[in-house]
Amino acid sequence: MSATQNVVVSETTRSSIIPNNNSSSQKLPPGLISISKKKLLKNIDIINGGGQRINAWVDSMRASSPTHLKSLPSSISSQQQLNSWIMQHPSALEMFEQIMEASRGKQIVMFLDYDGTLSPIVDDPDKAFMSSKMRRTVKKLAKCFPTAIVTGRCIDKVYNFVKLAELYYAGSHGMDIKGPAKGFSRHKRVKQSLLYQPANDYLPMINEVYRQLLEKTKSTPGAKVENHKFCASVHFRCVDEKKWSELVLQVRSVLKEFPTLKLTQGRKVFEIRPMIEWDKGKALEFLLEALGFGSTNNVFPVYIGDDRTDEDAFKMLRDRGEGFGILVSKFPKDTDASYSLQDPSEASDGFLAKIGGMETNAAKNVKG
Ligand SMILES: O=P(O)(O)OC[C@H]1O[C@H](O[C@H]2O[C@H](CO)[C@@H](O)[C@H](O)[C@H]2O)[C@H](O)[C@@H](O)[C@@H]1O
Repeated sequence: MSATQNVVVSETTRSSIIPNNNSSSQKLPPGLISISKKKLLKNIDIINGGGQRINAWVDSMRASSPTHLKSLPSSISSQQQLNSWIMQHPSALEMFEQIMEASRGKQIVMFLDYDGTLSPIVDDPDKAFMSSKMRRTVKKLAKCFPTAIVTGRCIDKVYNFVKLAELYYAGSHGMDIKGPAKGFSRHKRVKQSLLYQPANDYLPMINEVYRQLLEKTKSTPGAKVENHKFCASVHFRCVDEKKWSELVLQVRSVLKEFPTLKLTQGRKVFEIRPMIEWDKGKALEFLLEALGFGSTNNVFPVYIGDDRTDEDAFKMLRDRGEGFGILVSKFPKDTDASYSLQDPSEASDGFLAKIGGMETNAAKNVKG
């Protein structure tokens, strides 16, 4: 089998990887996921460290909460960088009227990331509380528009923070999608609750990798491992930088036994996820379809997020040519988002409060 052929991974028997000579665009039977063999081999190579030096990993860990734009020359001052970036990604607050004008006659659907968007980034992930004010704002918003939380956390954990039953939740980076008991549908007849878990068969594997990561990293002070049901996280925010290479070795030594899991990075965190073609962008697309907006141009999705994993959703919106993404960041970053907001409080007190206060025709359509 050549390196460019595809393999098909059965969702029901993770151990069986079946070669497939056809193109990945081919429709697969339910339960089968196509992964290019090249990708699988690359993943094994990355995890084993082939060709990748530890230093490169540590550099990438440093850049996982970037404060500057890579693509601009370092001779340009930070203020100039910021000004030029703001020109390209204007404040969603300042552009509010224009944004509303663009959404006129369309159904707004709101997608909100959790950490760094609805709650400020804190050292302890278990204490990333959302303010009561933010909760009230999101509650009001959900009365006007279908509203979804899209997060790397598992649904149970994020629900404990958000505590709003009327929302859609896409946990585990979109691999666990649940709708409220009384969901919205453009087709009023099909109001039914929603559940979609494309990585269901990875559950035992994630439990096992979580157990091994916990064991392996316990000698590294500050490392924190989380089980998010269909994915896991290893935090290094509280790990001394001198220990980062040690942590990389530990994580890699566990992951080399799990070639169908991939390693990505968020803000000072490693994310360990099933190697399936699914991400926050796919979850957004799935939810739009489930709400009845699969093949209509009457929808205006707005996605607000702050980290690399949200880029898949920003890109999805760009590719669809519908709605737009808003990046929450004080610093210039490479992004597919169209607009920016400085921090969660600007999102809450400003943009979300304003949009939730709108009495648009689209809002009226949602009720009933
Ligand atoms: O998709 P998100 O809702 O943004 O979740 C991504 C990760 O968020 C959490 O980690 C981040 O926030 C923590 C609390 O502020 C912070 O300590 C950490 O450094 C950030 O990476 C969560 O704990 C992770 O598991 C999520 O994957």
